[in-house]
Amino acid sequence: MIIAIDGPAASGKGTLARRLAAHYRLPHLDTGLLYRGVGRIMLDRGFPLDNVEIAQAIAENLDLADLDAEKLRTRDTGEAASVVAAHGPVRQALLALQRTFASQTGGAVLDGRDIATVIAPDAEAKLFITASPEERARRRFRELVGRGELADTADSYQAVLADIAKRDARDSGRADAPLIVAPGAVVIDTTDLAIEPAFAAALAAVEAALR
Ligand SMILES: Nc1ncnc2c1ncn2[C@@H]1O[C@H](COP(=O)(O)OP(=O)(O)O)[C@@H](O)[C@H]1O
Ligand SMILES: Nc1ccn([C@@H]2O[C@H](COP(=O)(O)OP(=O)(O)O)[C@@H](O)[C@H]2O)c(=O)n1
Repeated sequence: MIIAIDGPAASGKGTLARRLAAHYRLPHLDTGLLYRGVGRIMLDRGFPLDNVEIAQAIAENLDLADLDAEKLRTRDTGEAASVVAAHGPVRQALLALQRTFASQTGGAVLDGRDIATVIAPDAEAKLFITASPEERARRRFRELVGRGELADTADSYQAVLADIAKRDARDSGRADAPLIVAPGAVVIDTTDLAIEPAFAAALAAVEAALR
């Protein structure tokens, strides 16, 4: 069984993907890490993010085993990821790896922006996880403050809210694999749902898709 989970930044899709993977004992791939990995290398080496050829070459040589999720969760990496993710050749370079992961025997859970539309359109279960921009910014803000990356001030919350709005616009507005609700996907709005009830809703949607 393939479970495809898409949604905007900080909607809780990764949390639900990990919980569903544990529940069904399936391997999980956070596909955002791939784009974050490319973005991080571009930043570390001082390459302009709009250099498509370099970003493509980095994507072609990306090794899943080298991706350090903790290091890739920073604010600037998320922003860089969304810039390089808009380059078609970068997406193309990361396609085979994701399709191979999705098609492994026994199934898999993948989360990202284009899982149900491009990577695994035949997935048995498709979820689109969302929440209001303000709630998503609150979640991301708490995460960044908790890690000591941001000061706990109203100004830094506003900066995170602006980041979220910019990333939503870029991810939804790009020509190649924009973030959309795939046909047949179940939309779960977690604005007013804590993690447990959100997981219960996600599990119910997967069970319904399997019937
Ligand atoms: N339903 C929820 N209610 C409150 N906080 C949540 C909820 N789902 C996730 N979170 C928290 O919000 C942050 C972002 O969640 P995450 O799953 O990483 O989102 P995404 O993968 O969509 O970026 C994390 O700190 C997570 O613990
Ligand atoms: N399948 C995917 C996953 C991520 N991405 C891009 O990578 C960026 C970072 O993704 P992420 O899932 O790690 O970001 P968060 O939702 O955790 O903030 C997104 O803003 C997208 O631009 C994508 O284009 N396609």
